[in-house]
Amino acid sequence: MEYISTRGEAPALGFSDALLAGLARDGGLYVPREWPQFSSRDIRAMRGQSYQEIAFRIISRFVGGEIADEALRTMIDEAYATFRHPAVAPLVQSGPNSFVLELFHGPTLAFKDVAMQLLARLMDHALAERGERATIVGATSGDTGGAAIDAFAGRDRTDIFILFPKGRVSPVQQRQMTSSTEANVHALAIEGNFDDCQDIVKAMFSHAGFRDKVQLSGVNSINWARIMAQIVYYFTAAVSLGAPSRKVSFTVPTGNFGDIFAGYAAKRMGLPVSRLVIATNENDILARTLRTGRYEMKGVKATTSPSMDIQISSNFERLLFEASGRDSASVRSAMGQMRQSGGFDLEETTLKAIKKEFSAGRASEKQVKAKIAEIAGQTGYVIDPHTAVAMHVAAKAEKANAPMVALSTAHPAKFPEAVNSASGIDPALPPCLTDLMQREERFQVLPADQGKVEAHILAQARAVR
Ligand SMILES: Cc1ncc(COP(=O)(O)O)c(C=O)c1O
Ligand SMILES: N[C@@H](CCOP(=O)(O)O)C(=O)O
Repeated sequence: MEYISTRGEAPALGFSDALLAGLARDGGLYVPREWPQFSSRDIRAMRGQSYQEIAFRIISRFVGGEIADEALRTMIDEAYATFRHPAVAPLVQSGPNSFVLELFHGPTLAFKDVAMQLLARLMDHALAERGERATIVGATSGDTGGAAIDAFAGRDRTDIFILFPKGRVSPVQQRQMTSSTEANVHALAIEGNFDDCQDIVKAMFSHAGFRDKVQLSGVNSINWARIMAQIVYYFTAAVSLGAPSRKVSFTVPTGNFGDIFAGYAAKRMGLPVSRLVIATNENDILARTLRTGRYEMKGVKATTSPSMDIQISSNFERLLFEASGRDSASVRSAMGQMRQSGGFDLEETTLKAIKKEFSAGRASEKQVKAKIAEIAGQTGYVIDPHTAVAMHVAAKAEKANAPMVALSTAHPAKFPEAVNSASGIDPALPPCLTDLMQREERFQVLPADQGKVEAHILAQARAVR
């Protein structure tokens, strides 16, 4: 299996090289040269199989023989042994034809754990085989950072630097990032918003001298392996609901577009998906793009679903590449316009291709609060604000002919203030985290300045050549 860049100017790589590279050297994102195909028979054969077995069947096709089956199975088993639910990603029925896919049973209570626990093991394996070390960087609006720190903490081959927007993550999210006692963990509070953090991370990847000096690697969803691991739960959910005999729709609370792109990938691989619904909070750039055909930044608002307070959805580039018929020149031009003027117009055929697969909707702060209160009041089921965005948008998008699955991406205890103010309920942290808010914090405050962040990393990282 080979991976190619969406911008068409970086060399194609095999699985392990793409895994360690993160971002392609031309600034593009890696995608598989071809989508592995699963026939109806393959999908039917997934019925009754464990999450781990289905993960193996899907992931081994992307790994393309670069990791021995036994080693891959061990990594998958170990990654999902960290989850508190035996099903890993259980489905809960929320209406006659609607379901919630709970993705928050991992160690840091967000869907990011699903990919991150495996990614850390895959990277360790690849680095050990090469006898190398790496410096991992990541930008977070709150959840990726905690998940990455949990997964990489104490791993000898990697140092991890996580950039989070100072004062714009929830207190639980912050403590998850800042309370690690492991020497290879570095939490950096950046004086800016998430987009500033993500810009710095991408700029460090484009700075070849720095990239090579510290052996830079990334764990944001720019890394293909993140998307790959997230494809699995679209299959497990759809199979539980009757695939391949029945089509299923998904509504996904969306920020960086990684999670919903994994759903799109599952469809390209043969999963019978009816609609993919993009759910945004008041930072609704994606919903506006589908409506107007123009991707245009307008500034970020702080909301009660802070992990989705994003304007530059990095994985939208992967979708542009696919929807334009893999036209890397048009992707380069769109990304160039974005850099220069903060927006670009989608070509008509590209927009049409996107609208064929995706719908989009937005939830205001008032609607998020009302949805948390409504669900808690009717059923006692407590949801976090990101899940509420999805459930609000899903309710509007539901059609009788296909079950609708709303992705529940975070545990309500990560956002206790918002949940309490909507429902009067204080969601409790799971027992393993009850002392979290008493743990000591350790982090460095830095300005949103690439040079200063690079200097800090150079002084701390062990992989410097
Ligand atoms: C809780 C939660 N929900 C939804 C999202 C959006 O996911 P994506 O960035 O993959 O679109 C994020 C962060 O990305 C998140 O942390
Ligand atoms: N919401 C994310 C933002 C980064 O997304 P990623 O999926 O690209 O890592 C977060 O919680 O950090």
